[in-house]
Amino acid sequence: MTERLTPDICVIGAGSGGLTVAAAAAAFGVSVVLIEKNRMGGDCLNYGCVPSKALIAAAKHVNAVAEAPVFGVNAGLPTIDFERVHDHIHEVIAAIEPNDSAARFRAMGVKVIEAEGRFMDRRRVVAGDYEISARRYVIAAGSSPLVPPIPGLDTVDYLTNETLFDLRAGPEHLVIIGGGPIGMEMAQAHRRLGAEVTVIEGGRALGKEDPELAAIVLDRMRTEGIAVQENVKVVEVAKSGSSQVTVTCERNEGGTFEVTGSTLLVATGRRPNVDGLGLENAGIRFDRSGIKVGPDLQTSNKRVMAIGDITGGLQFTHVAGYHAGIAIQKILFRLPAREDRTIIPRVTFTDPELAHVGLDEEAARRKHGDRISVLRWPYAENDRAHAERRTTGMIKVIADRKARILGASIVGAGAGEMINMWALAVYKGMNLGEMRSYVSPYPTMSEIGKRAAVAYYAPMARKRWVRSLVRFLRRFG
Ligand SMILES: Cc1cc2nc3c(=O)[nH]c(=O)nc-3n(C[C@H](O)[C@H](O)[C@H](O)COP(=O)(O)OP(=O)(O)OC[C@H]3O[C@@H](n4cnc5c(N)ncnc54)[C@H](O)[C@@H]3O)c2cc1C
Ligand SMILES: NC(=O)c1ccc[n+]([C@@H]2O[C@H](COP(=O)([O-])OP(=O)(O)OC[C@H]3O[C@@H](n4cnc5c(N)ncnc54)[C@H](O)[C@@H]3O)[C@@H](O)[C@H]2O)c1
Repeated sequence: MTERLTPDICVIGAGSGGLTVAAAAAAFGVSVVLIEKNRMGGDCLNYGCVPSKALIAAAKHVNAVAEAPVFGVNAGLPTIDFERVHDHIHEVIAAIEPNDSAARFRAMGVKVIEAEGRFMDRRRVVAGDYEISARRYVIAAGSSPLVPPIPGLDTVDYLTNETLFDLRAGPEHLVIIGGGPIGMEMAQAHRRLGAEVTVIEGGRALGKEDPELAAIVLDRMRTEGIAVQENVKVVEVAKSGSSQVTVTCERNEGGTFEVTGSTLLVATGRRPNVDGLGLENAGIRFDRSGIKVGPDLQTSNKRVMAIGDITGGLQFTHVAGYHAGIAIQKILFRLPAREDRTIIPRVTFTDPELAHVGLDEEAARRKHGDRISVLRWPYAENDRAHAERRTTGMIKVIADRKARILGASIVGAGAGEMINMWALAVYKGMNLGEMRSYVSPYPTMSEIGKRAAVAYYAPMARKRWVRSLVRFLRRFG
């Protein structure tokens, strides 16, 4: 028997975006139906951010032991119990899981349906034994690994982010196709946990990042023994012996080579989950790159908004959360709200970390021509970085001709934490004067940001009129 539900809001997908909409709506006493076909918490909790950062945390400990002798601490050679690493990852997921659980959301008053949701027409969704007619819908159905049509790939066993964290034994030689954030984060973590690692990248590794800063990460990764092959096309993948896989590659400048490994990870981007939602029945425009929305996240069906990865824009958990806020503002409070991508920060959790917000140098030059200032300050000039032996890295700040901060990138220890204040600066339209004037506690690595801002004003001290003014003021005692 089909049960009919008539909530105010129906959310499809209980990942980062959908959960936030459901929790906020329930907090305001609005009736919500939340539909999830797989695991509550979506990609971030189960196959994405959480397990990947837990794995990276394990790998960091290996590195800390390896680097300890320089501090006078001799801990010997670390040995890896990968079964334990696996359990650690799943304990972390289990610790966070209750926050995203169906039980918690039901206790908040959300009607959780654990089934696939599908639009029947412009106003109705069917999910399991339920037919839902909601006043508004929010599609937060996320994305899945995009697996390119590489010849032979279907004849071998390969991993994606959905299966990688199930490994109970460390790979002997991990070959990774794709040098984006997933490929590079996982490459370094596995290398530190004892694997030989080769990354095969069609273009430039960490290609979305400022090349000047990405080079610092790549240099470190190569020093750690990771083979990063860039500008390479994968021609074929084939089984090699009973348990090996051989990847045949062609260099863009000519010549072929082969890499044989024990384990293959495909990390070549994402595919929005547009299939199976019945979008065509609801008059919702979409294509392979996602559901079509404007900055207001409105779809072509006026009752339906789409948020997070499925919109094919910036694919981060904090973006799905930000989108959820826009949906709540529009649906509950009828307030106009628009996405502003210039305020979105991102962090790649390699060591050193690579963090960015706002315009990078190239984008700033495109928009403002030569009327920008580019300021840099190295970690090597920071006392705390010396104490911690973390002197690799730099901050790069871009400002316009009125000293307004357009963007900042940081590569180095703690960059992911440090970018927070720059995200606030970009969001608030702050200028370098404010970054120069606030008091930064000593000794902290965040001081590099203040030093970059101070550097902007350094030429002022050499100006003749400023020097004359100082000389004049000395006369008064
Ligand atoms: C390995 C990896 C590491 C990552 N690391 C980071 C990181 O460090 N920081 C960061 O910000 N981002 C990271 N991301 C990206 C982040 O995970 C995503 O941007 C985020 O999960 C998107 O949230 P979402 O709500 O749009 O989708 P999801 O979290 O994917 O949730 C969508 C949900 O919808 C469900 N669903 C789909 N179709 C239907 C249907 N028809 N009916 C019912 N349910 C449906 C799915 O089962 C899923 O649970 C990482 C991603 C990966 C893969
Ligand atoms: N720290 C973080 O915030 C974090 C970490 C991981 C993932 N993510 C999110 O997940 C998304 C997906 O990550 P991703 O790394 O899979 O995607 P991506 O699109 O960022 O990178 C994929 C890389 O694979 C390369 N590639 C594609 N096809 C190829 C082929 N056939 N052969 C060789 N190389 C090929 C591309 O050139 C690109 O560099 C990211 O865009 C990001 O939004 C975020």
